[in-house]
Amino acid sequence: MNPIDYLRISLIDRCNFQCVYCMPEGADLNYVLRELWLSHGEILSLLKGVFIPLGFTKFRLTGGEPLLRPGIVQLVDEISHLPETTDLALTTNAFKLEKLAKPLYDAGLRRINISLDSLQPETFEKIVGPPATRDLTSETASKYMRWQQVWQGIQMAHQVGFDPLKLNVVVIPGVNDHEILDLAALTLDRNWHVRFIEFMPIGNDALFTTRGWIDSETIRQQIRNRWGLEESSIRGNGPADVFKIPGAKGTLGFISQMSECFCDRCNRMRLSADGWLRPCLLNETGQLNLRDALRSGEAIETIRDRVGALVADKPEINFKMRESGTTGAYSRTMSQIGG
Ligand SMILES: Nc1nc2c(ncn2[C@@H]2O[C@H](COP(=O)(O)OP(=O)(O)OP(=O)(O)O)[C@@H](O)[C@H]2O)c(=O)[nH]1
Ligand SMILES: C[S@@+](CC[C@H](N)C(=O)[O-])C[C@H]1O[C@@H](n2cnc3c(N)ncnc32)[C@H](O)[C@@H]1O
Ligand code: SF4
Ligand code: SF4
Repeated sequence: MNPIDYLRISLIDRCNFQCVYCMPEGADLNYVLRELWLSHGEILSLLKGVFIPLGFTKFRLTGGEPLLRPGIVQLVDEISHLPETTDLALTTNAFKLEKLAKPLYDAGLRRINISLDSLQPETFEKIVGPPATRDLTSETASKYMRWQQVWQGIQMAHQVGFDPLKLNVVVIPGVNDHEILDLAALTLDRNWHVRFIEFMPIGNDALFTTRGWIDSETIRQQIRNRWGLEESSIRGNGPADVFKIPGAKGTLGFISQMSECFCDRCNRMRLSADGWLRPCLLNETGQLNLRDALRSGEAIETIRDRVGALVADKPEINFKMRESGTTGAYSRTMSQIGG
């Protein structure tokens, strides 16, 4: 069993995209009220008073779309400068990254993972859903411009020096699986990490039921047939199995939570924007409401003891129902949990 030392912090449940695999239609109507978000002060109090004393040293900021969170650069600065932080990373859709990449880097962020499910603007538009009403008048929301904006964000992150730079692709049969080789080819002459993620039945059950999912080995075989594929010695903090096209500059990762089980090497918990601590992505047991605990004046030592007990219970809670691949309908979407 790995030590549990990695916390994924969702900063906001809102998003400027509505990816078909992540947010079912209408999910935006259930956004939590802003006053229910943990404030920066509350996040820092929990890190300093609860998580760091319990041994957490790796933090990932996610969302919804974390770049929509007001004050994100300041928060990155504060978390990256905590002496105990050994790794601070961000997962984003990159739509607002072109302007923010440099300030985030200067604030101490070094690792960034970006969702990019297609290299074809038309397919990309189908995946990320209709533009939010408030964006309709802006230039960047016009047809096919959103892909360009994301691509520029990725280029800027590369120029600024983010390393590693990881691109996440959720493969949906009949939607973007025809692009597997094109996406893999990005690694041939760039030091990027392209990761293929098996579509999970959390977020949009209906789409999962109609489309199904493609297992990582089928994707690897396509790539092997074209270029060959070798196992890479590089490992991240996460669940990806890392491979490489012989001679390529970058790597290929496979996150295979449907076809394989990596729960025995799980090192993480998740904190939602409204303060729920979740011990497992795919199992809703045991969640603690840390926002209410803080706001009701519970002593930080008591909160720490309760979180410590949950960390100890985590191996019992971890996702174990591999046969069905799901524990049933989830009450929260991926955009609310943060992936
Ligand atoms: N089932 C499961 N899936 C996970 C877990 N962690 C990450 N994933 C999946 O991998 C996707 C990409 O995660 P990222 O936010 O890029 O982070 P990561 O891959 O853990 O990060 P690295 O440390 O950079 O390897 C998530 O959205 C999930 O789909 C996990 O603990 N369990
Ligand atoms: C929920 S998003 C939050 C961060 C940011 N908005 C982004 O898209 O990178 C984090 C990750 O969850 C992944 N994800 C969302 N729904 C998923 C699903 N049903 N199955 C697998 N991965 C999913 C996305 O691809 C993304 O990499
Ligand atoms: S995957 Fe990320 S960008 Fe897409 S809807 Fe979910 S939170 Fe938003
Ligand atoms: S399914 Fe749960 S226990 Fe398994 S790796 Fe993901 S978060 Fe960890």
